[in-house]
Amino acid sequence: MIIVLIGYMASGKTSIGKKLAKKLSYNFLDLDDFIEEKENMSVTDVFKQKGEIYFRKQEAYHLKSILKSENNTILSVGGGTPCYSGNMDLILETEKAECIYLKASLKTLVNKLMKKKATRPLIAHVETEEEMTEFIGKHLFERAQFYNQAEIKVSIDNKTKDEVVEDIVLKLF
Ligand SMILES: Nc1ncnc2c1ncn2[C@@H]1O[C@H](COP(=O)(O)OP(=O)(O)OP(=O)(O)O)[C@@H](O)[C@H]1O
Ligand SMILES: O=C(O)C1=C[C@@H](O)[C@@H](O)[C@H](O)C1
Ligand SMILES: [Mg+2]
Repeated sequence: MIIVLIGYMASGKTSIGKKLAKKLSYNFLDLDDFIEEKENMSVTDVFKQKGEIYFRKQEAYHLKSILKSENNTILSVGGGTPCYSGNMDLILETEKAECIYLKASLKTLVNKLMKKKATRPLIAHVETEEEMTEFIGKHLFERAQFYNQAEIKVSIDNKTKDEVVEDIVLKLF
């Protein structure tokens, strides 16, 4: 099985994915990290130097190959992965893959992203909390149609990472 974690930026895909992999003794892969290794530069630099369209092409290419070749793996994808290139359809069509949406409220996301926006190229330019709320609100509205197709949804609001992992395990098995 491949467990695919999806969700907005800062919803915890990477950190919860690592914990879940440890708990289930699965391998762990993070699609952003994978692309950074292949490109030998940060996601921010890929966006800056090669552009978002190049990034989206690489993202779709590596997602496809990982879904084909891996097993017993937790795969944390990028925040935008399900929303481009037919990626969500591919994840849902892949029989060995189970997709989990780490769902966060707008308030939770704004709080988290105001603290850590520098490394996230799509929101690095947003300055005030009000602007961040407006930006993420619109963005989530567009993306929710993809995220909500996940087979399993887990709320992360007001939960520790370990509690989120527990919830995922309960819903999976
Ligand atoms: N349930 C939680 N409680 C407290 N902090 C959390 C929780 N989940 C994640 N975090 C923290 O929030 C930050 C964002 O988490 P993480 O990097 O795992 O998100 P992500 O979904 O992978 O983001 P991106 O899409 O930008 O890669 C990290 O600093 C992480 O430690
Ligand atoms: O939400 C997005 O579109 C993104 C999220 C990050 O995980 C990275 O994949 C990149 O910064 C784009
Ligand atoms: Mg991540």
